[in-house]
Amino acid sequence: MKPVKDADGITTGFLEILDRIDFASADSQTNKMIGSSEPFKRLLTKINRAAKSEIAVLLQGETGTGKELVAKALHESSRRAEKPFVVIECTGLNENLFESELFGHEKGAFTGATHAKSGLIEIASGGTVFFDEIADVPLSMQVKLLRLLETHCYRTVGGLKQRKANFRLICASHKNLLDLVESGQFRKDLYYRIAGFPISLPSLAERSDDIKGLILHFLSHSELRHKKFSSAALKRLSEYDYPGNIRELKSIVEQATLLANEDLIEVHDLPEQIFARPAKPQISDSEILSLEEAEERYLTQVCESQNMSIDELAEKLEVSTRTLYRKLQKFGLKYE
Ligand SMILES: Nc1ncnc2c1ncn2[C@@H]1O[C@H](COP(=O)(O)OP(=O)(O)OP(=O)(O)O)[C@@H](O)[C@H]1O
Repeated sequence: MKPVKDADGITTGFLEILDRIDFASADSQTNKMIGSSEPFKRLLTKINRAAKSEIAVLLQGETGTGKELVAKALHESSRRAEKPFVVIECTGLNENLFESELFGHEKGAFTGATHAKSGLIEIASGGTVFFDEIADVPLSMQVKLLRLLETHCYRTVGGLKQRKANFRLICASHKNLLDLVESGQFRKDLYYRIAGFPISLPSLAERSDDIKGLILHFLSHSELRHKKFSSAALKRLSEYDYPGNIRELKSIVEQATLLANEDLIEVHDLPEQIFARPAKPQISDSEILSLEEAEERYLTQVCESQNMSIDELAEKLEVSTRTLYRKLQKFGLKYE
């Protein structure tokens, strides 16, 4: 909301900026990104803004957070939507393979090149190229990639003619690229080329309000969609921390529907991985304390269990001894 002011600076109204978003939904819909939590909405706004531009987008987030899905959404909401969306999986591509996959090769360029082959850059012409796991591009190849991005020109392997490239660039990595720049494993100049608009994808733990909606979405798209989760099973699923993020959640839902003998999926039908990690305690609405009350409870516990000097305790709590005395007095506590 932006205030609208008149010539005297008096607010006369508010302007609300609404973004129309077609690629996501709060309720289950096929081929849409599902969610309604605040971190997810912030992500959608960024995707929507970036989609309208030609800027190079870098998607960073843990594995399974939806980077490829976001890349597709960016492409489909862009003016290149009618043109190809080409994914280049950078993991496991050695230098030679990377170059011939990307740029294509001429007949006889190397042993086994019995036909000329188009590269992915040519196939993507006019569309979007998505480099998944960009951190895995070997250093020697990073130079060639940089040249392509700077000049928009390339040569096929074994070819002489310069060809023009026309694509929009999206890259993704689950590793922190700036750390790799620091340790010399990723070129700094390439980093700034690809990170025109960096977007961090929240982990599922950061958007736990979306877990239930995602469970219902994956259930309604599974083969056994007539089954239902019991409320205890749903609660247990909400308490799990999903190191594999949305991909793991999807697989857990599919396994649970298969493991359950009955149509109601119970806690004991959930796959074992759920029980291998301690559940994070959930705080229900009725259990939320005021910060002051939380402080009082915490200080009471600390006072009962510590035997360091009051100065040491204040230092640990990162307050002055005076502040600590004041708080103890306020809550009627004694520290002996
Ligand atoms: N918001 C969402 N709503 C529904 N499904 C989602 C959402 N985000 C991700 N998914 C699903 O989760 C799975 C993992 O997503 P995706 O492959 O895009 O993750 P990724 O971050 O690219 O993973 P990786 O780093 O391992 O390549 C896919 O099946 C995808 O369809």
